[in-house]
Amino acid sequence: MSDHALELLSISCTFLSKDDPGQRYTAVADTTLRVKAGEFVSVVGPTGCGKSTLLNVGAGLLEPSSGTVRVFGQTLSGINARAGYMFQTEALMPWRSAIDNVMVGLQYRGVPEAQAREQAEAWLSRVGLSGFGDRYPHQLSGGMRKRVALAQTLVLDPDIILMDEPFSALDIQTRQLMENEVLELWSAKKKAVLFITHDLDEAIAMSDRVVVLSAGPATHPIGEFAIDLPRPRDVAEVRTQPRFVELHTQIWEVLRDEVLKGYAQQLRKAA
Ligand SMILES: Nc1ncnc2c1ncn2[C@@H]1O[C@H](COP(=O)(O)OP(=O)(O)OP(=O)(O)O)[C@@H](O)[C@H]1O
Repeated sequence: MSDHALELLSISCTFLSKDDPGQRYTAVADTTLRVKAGEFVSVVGPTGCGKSTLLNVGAGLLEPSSGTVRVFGQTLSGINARAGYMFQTEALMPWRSAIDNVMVGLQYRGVPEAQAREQAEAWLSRVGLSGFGDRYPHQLSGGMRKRVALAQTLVLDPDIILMDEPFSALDIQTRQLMENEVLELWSAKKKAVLFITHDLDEAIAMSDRVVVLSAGPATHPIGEFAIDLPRPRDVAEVRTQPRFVELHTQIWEVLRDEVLKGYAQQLRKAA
């Protein structure tokens, strides 16, 4: 069996251009990205470069124009059933209580009601929300809703966890709490994680490896860095370590020009 949980091999994605429907826009070009079982990999890159596109390909939600996705050595076709996905935007169903939101995936899988409720309650408690199960999303804070979403993803016990800037909407303190909680949960279960962020500090603090993408069009990896900081880590404390600062300097050296290019593109699009 492959020791890689997820392999994106020579992936390219082209879309009909939003600006000129007669043209095709190459978002991602010839990108290879591998995540080992138990590895935490972050992908950083400028806004709009193609990070979500790559994650959608890994989730099986988007078929690449060319290239192959392998999941534990098997070629993926259709939805990646071994993966759980946590989105940047709120994905909770507003008409369902917190516990019902956590249970929904288990119910789709045909887990009996009582068992699904028990597992959902255990996960709500693991993310610090026992006693909040009957609250509806609008009755919870942004951080609490993220915790529910995390429980909703993890209750299904996926072997691969795909996270698309899951904490970008949170204030910095709540965000750091959540990041530490994710690291704690991850270290207990050691699933493969592919984590998308545009925050380099977050990427370094959380990961075993950071992959840097170029600005679009035709985004592709331009750097890869092993993060050799000791674990367990506290995401706030680790930032003060000299090695963190060193890694940040090295990676920023590669990322900076791409961020500037990405920013210039955003300005052109907006003009
Ligand atoms: N379905 C689509 N049709 C046309 N263009 C698309 C489609 N999906 C993505 N794109 C384009 O592909 C590029 C990459 O988009 P993507 O959302 O993957 O970037 P991103 O790096 O995740 O962005 P952000 O950092 O803002 O979340 C963008 O230019 C986007 O406009």
